[in-house]
Amino acid sequence: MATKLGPNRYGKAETRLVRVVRDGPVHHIKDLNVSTSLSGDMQAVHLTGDNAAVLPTDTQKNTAYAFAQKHGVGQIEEFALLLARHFVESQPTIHHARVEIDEYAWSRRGPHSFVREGGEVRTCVVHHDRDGRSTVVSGLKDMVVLNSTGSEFHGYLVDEYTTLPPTDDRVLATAVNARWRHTGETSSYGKSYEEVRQAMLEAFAGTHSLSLQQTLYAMGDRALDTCPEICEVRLAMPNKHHFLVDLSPFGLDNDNEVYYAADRPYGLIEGSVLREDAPDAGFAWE
Ligand SMILES: O=c1[nH]c(=O)c2[nH]c(=O)[nH]c2[nH]1
Repeated sequence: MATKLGPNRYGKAETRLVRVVRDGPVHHIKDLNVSTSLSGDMQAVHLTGDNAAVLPTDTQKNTAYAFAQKHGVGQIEEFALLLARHFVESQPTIHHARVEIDEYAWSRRGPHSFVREGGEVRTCVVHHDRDGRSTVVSGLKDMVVLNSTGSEFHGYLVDEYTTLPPTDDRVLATAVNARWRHTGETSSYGKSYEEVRQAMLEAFAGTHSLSLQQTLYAMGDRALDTCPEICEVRLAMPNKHHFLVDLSPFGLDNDNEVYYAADRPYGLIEGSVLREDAPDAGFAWE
C-alpha cells in the first residue's frame, strides 16, 4: 500500500509557567499556559525514526522557562513571538512555529498577595515561519455575560418538531469566546486587548437583541470599529439558556423572575466579522 506523510506538527502542550517579578516588597505575577508546536523537516523522524531534525518537546518546555527568566514576560503576544522566532531562527530543520498562550488573571490583594480572577482567560496564538512571516491572533475565552432583559426571540422557522414558544423578553446569557486577528504590527497588545474587550462588553450590553446571532455580529462589528489594528474577529458563544420555572403548581405567578439555568444542551452560535478589505489570513487561524 502506498502512503505518504501528511501535515504534521509536534510540541509541548500546556507548559504551566508562573513568573514572579520582585520590585522590592511589591511583587507582580504572570500566570501562563504555553503550548509550542513546530514543523519542518520531519519526514525522517516519521518514516525511519531518525531524530536528527527533532528539537525535543522537553527542550521546547525548557526554552519557555528560560526565556521567562531571561527576557521576562510582558504581553503574551510578544512572549509568544519571541519563542516562535527563536525556534525557527535557531534550528534550520524547523520551518514553522506555532505558539499558543493562555494567561490567567490575578488581581492584587497586597504587596505579595493575589486573588485569581473569575473564569475569564486571555489568549493568543502566534505563528512564525522561515520566510519571516508572523501572524498574531489575540483573544479571550469564558467571559460570562448576562442581560436580564432586552432580548427577544421570535419569527423563526416553525415545523412539526418546533415547540419553542416565541418570546419578547428573555434572559440572554453567554460565555464569550472571541479571537481577533491583527493586520500587522500592533503598537500595544495590552491596549488593544482592553479596547476590544470593552467594545464587545458595550455592544453586548447596548444591543437590544432579536437573536444571539445579531448580538454576536454587533460585538464583532464594534470591536473592529474600535480597534483599527485588527481586521477579523471570530466569536463562539454558547446560548446559556434560562428557562422560566413553572410555579403554577404552587399557586405562584412567575413574571420573568425565577429561572432554571440549564447547562446543557446549549445553542452554540459561531461567526466571524471581518473588514471588507481584510488581507488573506494565511496560517493565522491554524
Ligand atoms: O438567539 C437565539 N438564536 C437561535 O438560533 C436560537 N435557537 C433557539 O432555540 N433559541 C435561539 N436563540
